[in-house]
Amino acid sequence: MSTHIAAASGEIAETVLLPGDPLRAEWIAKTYLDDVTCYSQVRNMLGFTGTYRGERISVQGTGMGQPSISIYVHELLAEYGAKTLVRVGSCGGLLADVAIRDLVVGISAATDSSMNALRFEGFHYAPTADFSLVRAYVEKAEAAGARYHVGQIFSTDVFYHDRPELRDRLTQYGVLAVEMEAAALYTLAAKFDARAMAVCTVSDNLVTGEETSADERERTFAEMVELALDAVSA
Ligand SMILES: Nc1nc(Cl)c2ncn([C@@H]3O[C@H](CO)[C@@H](O)[C@H]3O)c2n1
Repeated sequence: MSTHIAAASGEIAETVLLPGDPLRAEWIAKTYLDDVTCYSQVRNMLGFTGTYRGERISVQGTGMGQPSISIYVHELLAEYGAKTLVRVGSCGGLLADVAIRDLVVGISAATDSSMNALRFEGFHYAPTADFSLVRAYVEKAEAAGARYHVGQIFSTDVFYHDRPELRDRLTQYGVLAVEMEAAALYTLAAKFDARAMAVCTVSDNLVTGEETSADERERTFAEMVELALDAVSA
């Protein structure tokens, strides 16, 4: 058992999907996995292990923001031997053609968080996804005819920004979308020599003002998760 995850050694698979919402972790586990067990309910940040097409997969809620996901990812990597981590989340589109319901694969993740500024004091580290995971996901998305984008995303610490000009600058430099976790995930995966990727469904577009309805979010979330499961078990 680690400080925030009540799993015994061996209860967590080497491959872990990481939704922010623990109830989505439960939904993923119960919808797609067989022989599901719940290995942790600490702080209601639920974690499950099951099998997908015979392969062990775990699903762990991470909460919102880089400090929260960092706690779970650090413990999964340092104490449970996780090797492949895929964040499945939502994001806000920053370019007009990153439309609601599209999928965004973050090759890299810029950030306004002080976490990496302190960690890499003096230079700007570039948190980067694992290419083999990106390639596998894109192959599945292509085969499924899904609308997807691959590029840089932005992991902010501030959901309610009071600096709209920052968003405009990100758009000006081609950043696809904003979310709140990927930069920390990529940095920790690199630290522990693991593979990581973040894929998000576009829940709203900050340029056009379009927003998805609740059931649209559920549908595109399901498509994103199915492609992620196929990509990691390919
Ligand atoms: N800053 C921010 N902005 C927009 Cl437009 C978002 N759309 C989805 N998220 C994700 O959803 C949660 C915030 O609602 C966070 O976990 C974040 O990763 C967003 N986070």
